[in-house]
Formats: sequence, structure tokens, C-alpha cells
Amino acid sequence: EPYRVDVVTIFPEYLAPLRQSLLGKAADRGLVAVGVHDLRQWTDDVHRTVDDAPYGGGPGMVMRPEPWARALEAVRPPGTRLVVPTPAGRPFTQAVAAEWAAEPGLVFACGRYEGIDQRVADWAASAGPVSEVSIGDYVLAGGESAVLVMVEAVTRLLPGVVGNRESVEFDSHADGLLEGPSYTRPASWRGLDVPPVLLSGDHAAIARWRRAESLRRTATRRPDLLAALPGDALTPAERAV
Ligand SMILES: Nc1cc(-c2cccs2)n[nH]1
Repeated sequence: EPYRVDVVTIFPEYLAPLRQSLLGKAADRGLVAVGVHDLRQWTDDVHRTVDDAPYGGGPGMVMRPEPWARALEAVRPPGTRLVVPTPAGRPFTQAVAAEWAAEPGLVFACGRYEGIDQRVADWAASAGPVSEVSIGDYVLAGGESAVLVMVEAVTRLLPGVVGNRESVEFDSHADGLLEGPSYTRPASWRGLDVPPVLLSGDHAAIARWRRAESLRRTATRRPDLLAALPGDALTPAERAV
């Protein structure tokens, strides 16, 4: 029973990468099943209209509800989470990705920046969970790029998709901290040397050094993550720094 991902969009060709590389292998191995659906298939006028002017005025266009309801009724298995990318959404985080990876699958509704008629999300809630999520505080022209991001973040957490399980468990953000620097050969490169501890073979010292680098980088680049850590995440010694 592969993890099922369905995407409804007016730019189906934009989602072609979902069949490539990391996801491609996973799809070939039956771990993930991807369906991409053109919203216009569910329009009923000769011009295949999907959007209209916003009630209350304002710039841009809003996507009409009826084509969306028909598409979702056709595509969304009962109980499956509907994900709606939007700059006005709750943050999509590694923790959210892990939660969704534990479910049977996802349906994504790709809207335009001005949005989809709100009644679609309200109506869809009767057939399963609905998550309006943001992948960051910047504005895209449409949800398609956000879907590519979220599908990659979620499917790489599925068992068997990423070869080396450890590399997933030691991701940045997995322990709430940023990953520190990585190095490989040569030991000395253009006058720059790899930190000697990494060549020492002293695995306890290496683990300590890596933890310290991770904390330092998190404090420097993402103090917000540090503040959000649970009370027992840092040892008293680490908190004192
Ligand atoms: N995080 C985020 C999502 C979006 C859009 C989703 C749909 C249209 S624009 N912009 N930024």
C-alpha cells in the first residue's frame, strides 16, 4: 500500500519533477504513488473558467469553489488530509512533515496567490482534515512550488525512501537544532584545514564537538529555535553558554 500523493493544479506540467530522482525511485519501488490532476477537467464552461473577481473588491482573482469541490470529490480518498499551501497558513515544519508521513497519504490543492474561495476549505473539512500551511514568509505566484517542497520533505521520511536511515534521523531540525558543518577529503584544502578533532578517531570528543557546533550555529543563525527548545533539551552546562 504505497503512500498516496494527489495534486490538483491548473499547471500540471509544473509538477512533472514529482516523477524524477528521489521520488522517482521511490515511485518505481511502489513506496509512493503520485497523481497530478488538471483542475480544468472539472469546469463546465467552454472557457474552462477557474477564477473570478473577489467579492468586496480588491486586486487579483479568486478561484471559484465549484470546480474545486468536483475535483476533490473525484480525487480525495475519504479521510485523507487536504493540504492547501498559502502564505496565510500555519508553518510547515519538519515536525509537521513527520506527522503527515505517518498518514496514508495527502491531497494537495494548488491555488493562486489571491487564494481559493474560503468555502472550499470549510466544505472540505467534512470529508477529512484540512491543513492550510505556509512554507515560509515570502509570497509565491502559486502553490505548485510549495507542493514540490512539501512532497519532498514528507516522502523522504517514509520508510525505505532514503537509503541511509541515519541521515534522516540526524537531519537538521530533527533534534530541534541546526546541523553543524560537514567536511570530507582532502584534510587540507587551499590552505583550509578540517577541524583536527574530526580526524582524531575519538568518537566521544567528535560527538561533543558536533553538538557544540550545532548549538553555536543554532544560537547564531536561529535564536528562535533555541528559545523554542523543551526545557530538558540542553544540559545545564550547555544552557550556561
Ligand atoms: N509560503 C507560501 C505559500 C505561497 C502560496 C501558495 C499559493 C499561492 S502563493 N506563497 N508563500
